[in-house]
Amino acid sequence: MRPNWPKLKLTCNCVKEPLRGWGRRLSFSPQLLARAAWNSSKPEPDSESSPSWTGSAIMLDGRLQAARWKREIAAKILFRRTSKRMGPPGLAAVVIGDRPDSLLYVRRKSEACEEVGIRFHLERLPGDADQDMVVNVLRKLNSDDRFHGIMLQLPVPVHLNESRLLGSINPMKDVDGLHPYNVGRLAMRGTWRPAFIPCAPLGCVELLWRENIQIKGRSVAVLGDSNVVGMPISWLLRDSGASTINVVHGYWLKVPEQNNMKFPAQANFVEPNLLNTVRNADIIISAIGRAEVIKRDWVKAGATVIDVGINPIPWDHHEGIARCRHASSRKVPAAFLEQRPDKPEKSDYKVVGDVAAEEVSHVANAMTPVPGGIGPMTIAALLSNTYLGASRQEYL
Ligand SMILES: Nc1nc(=O)c2c([nH]1)NC[C@@H]1CN(c3ccc(C(=O)N[C@@H](CCC(=O)O)C(=O)O)cc3)C=[N+]21
Repeated sequence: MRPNWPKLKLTCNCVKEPLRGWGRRLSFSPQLLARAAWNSSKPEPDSESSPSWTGSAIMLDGRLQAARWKREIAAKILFRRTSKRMGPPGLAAVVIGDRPDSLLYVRRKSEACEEVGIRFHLERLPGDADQDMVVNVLRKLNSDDRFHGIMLQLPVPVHLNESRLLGSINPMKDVDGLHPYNVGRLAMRGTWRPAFIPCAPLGCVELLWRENIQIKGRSVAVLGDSNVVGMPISWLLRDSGASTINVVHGYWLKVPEQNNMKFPAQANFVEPNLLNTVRNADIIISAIGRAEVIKRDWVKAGATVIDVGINPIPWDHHEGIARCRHASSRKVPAAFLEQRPDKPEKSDYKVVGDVAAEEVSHVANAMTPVPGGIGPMTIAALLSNTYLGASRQEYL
């Protein structure tokens, strides 16, 4: 279906030659008018976040940039609804079981959808649901025209085959970008591009772009090799012209004074080569899922540090960190749900990143806080992908 453009075009007839510079603005596209109307009707979003560190590193404010990004998405959705008279974009989330952290993130996503005008639908399945049951739910959502995006909340219970579940989502509705069709197209350079880029990597590069941090010609260390963050972000950085991209495999990321529960037989020291790789990087992107393991001596002076990790740790005794393991293998305490950043006494748990923010802030040039860094950008990226899926529908 072709969009029904409104007859709204102001052009300047008295000038014979093509307009230059600001003169071009005499012709307003409907999009521009919608955006201008929206932007002038709402104040600049403000962010309550302040860095918790005392060093001089600039805070890359994920909350602020996500709020701006969401405002742009909201304007596009408003234009789609008013001028093109189309329905709202739709996002369906599938959650299996009742992990408190999964339910918390899905609630954040549904709130964000409501903010920008996306129809959100939550499909909850019991923790003992079998493979066929989940595949049937995904098939049903694949053929439901109200939903332009389908998201399977990870991790799924261990008795299910995660890859096969991700593979049964329609790749054109795979807003997480984890279907092998989209992963392959992202990994491969050339004519074909993926339908969707995974949310956390997209949020990272969007934050760098919005904060005017150049990737071109920089050397980058990506810590962690996961399907969801590590590998896709290394492909995105390659496409953005990074000079060197070193992906550090999680297996070799061993940290002194930390109990390595996954690989107890391994020697407990950091490989000197690995450490030098990270020390020489202009940009460090950490997606390990272990609390505060990136210390001051891992970071080159003036580097940019992006922290994708989310680790709940006990509030009062900091030595509790040593017991924290990878997020997907850890049972998240229910008390994590009651976390209130403003009222610490309400909960026994707080969220920290992979980076020891306080000490690293004395050497880094810029870094992202946790919370308030990549988390909100991930959610905004999900909304952006959902709008993208919906906007393609009119060309099908
Ligand atoms: N298929 C799939 N897609 C995902 O995108 C996905 C997933 N599975 N599994 C789990 C992770 C985790 N995740 C987060 C998103 C936002 C915040 C976020 O907004 N965090 C806030 C704090 C939230 C709070 O504690 O209130 C912040 O960092 O400031 C956190 C975590 C998406 N995930």
